[in-house]
Amino acid sequence: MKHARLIMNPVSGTDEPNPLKLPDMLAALEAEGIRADLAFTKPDESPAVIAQRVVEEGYYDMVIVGGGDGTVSEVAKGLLHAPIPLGILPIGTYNNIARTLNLPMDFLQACQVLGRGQIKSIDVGQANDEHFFLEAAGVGLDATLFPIGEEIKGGRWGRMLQAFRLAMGYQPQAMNIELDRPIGQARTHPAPTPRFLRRKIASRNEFQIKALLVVIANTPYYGAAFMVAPNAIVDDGLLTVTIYRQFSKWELVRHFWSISRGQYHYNPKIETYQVASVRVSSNSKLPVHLDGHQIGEVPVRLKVLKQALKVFLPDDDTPTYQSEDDANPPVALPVESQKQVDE
Ligand SMILES: Nc1ncnc2c1ncn2[C@@H]1O[C@H](COP(=O)(O)OP(=O)(O)OP(=O)(O)O)[C@@H](O)[C@H]1O
Repeated sequence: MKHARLIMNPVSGTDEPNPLKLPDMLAALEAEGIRADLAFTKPDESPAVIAQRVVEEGYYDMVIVGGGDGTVSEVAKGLLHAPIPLGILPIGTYNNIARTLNLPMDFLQACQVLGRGQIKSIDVGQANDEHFFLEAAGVGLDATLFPIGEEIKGGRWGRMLQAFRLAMGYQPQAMNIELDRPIGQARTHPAPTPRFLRRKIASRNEFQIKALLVVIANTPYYGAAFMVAPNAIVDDGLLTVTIYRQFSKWELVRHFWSISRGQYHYNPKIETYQVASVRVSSNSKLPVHLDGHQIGEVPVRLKVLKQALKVFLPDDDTPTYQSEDDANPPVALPVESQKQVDE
């Protein structure tokens, strides 16, 4: 029998209250040979603390998190470079991380992955050598909108008008992007930048552009299941920098609408680079978010911690994500053919 600390968010997701799922969940884990001790998250305390305590005690074989992306990333922070793996039971709203890892969305099937799946290490992002992110960081319009988006998700629908106004009034901002390698090597599209998207080259690694937003992704998805970086592979030691330039607002809305439905159309106004670290700065006070939480303003240095987190993943004998009924099925990890997606 294996022992697990199960950290559950009682309020994540939109269906029945999560505590009602517990009897079935514990029985399904038991059937996989896992005995789980439960701890509920609290609204005002990061569950990273619980995960850290588990690592220090050295008693449990794994940590299992039942929740959405917010809870998963907090718990993950307590397990970085730890010897024990993280199992994910996706009972949140969007479950981007579970989607990235190809996990079944049915939490009972996800229990089977914890009993019989494989353990692999995935990358984690870090900002300013301090804060961590699993999905993506962003500078510009998305960082401006995320806090309001969270309020809307929490039921404050009246905020939609404010979000709309903010988005429509937002202007492209001048930013300085410094990559950890020459621009030509980092660029993922070999085609030269169209002339209308001229950028000012400061050095072989550094350039200045005006953009509505820059997303630095560790995984393909962020936010409301936006497939923002279909090429992002979660264990390759690289972040995908996506720069949205000279988009009209409506173009951007259209683009985000289609990537929320898994349809990624290549657009020459999107530039992508793959790097292990990048620094974004600006003369303006542009906000920065990590996984949807604002952490301050630029300048920010973002880097990848290669394979810093052990996680359970499906293998050939366990259920995986079922793509029926979903217009936005996951792009699996780590599949080399993925590299073709937006080229
Ligand atoms: N016991 C609790 N009571 C109320 N709120 C809680 C409690 N524990 C955690 N929270 C809040 O839950 C939020 C995180 O929810 P989480 O991200 O897991 O679910 P979600 O938003 O439904 O899913 P997703 O992020 O996948 O869309 C945090 O804002 C956190 O403060």
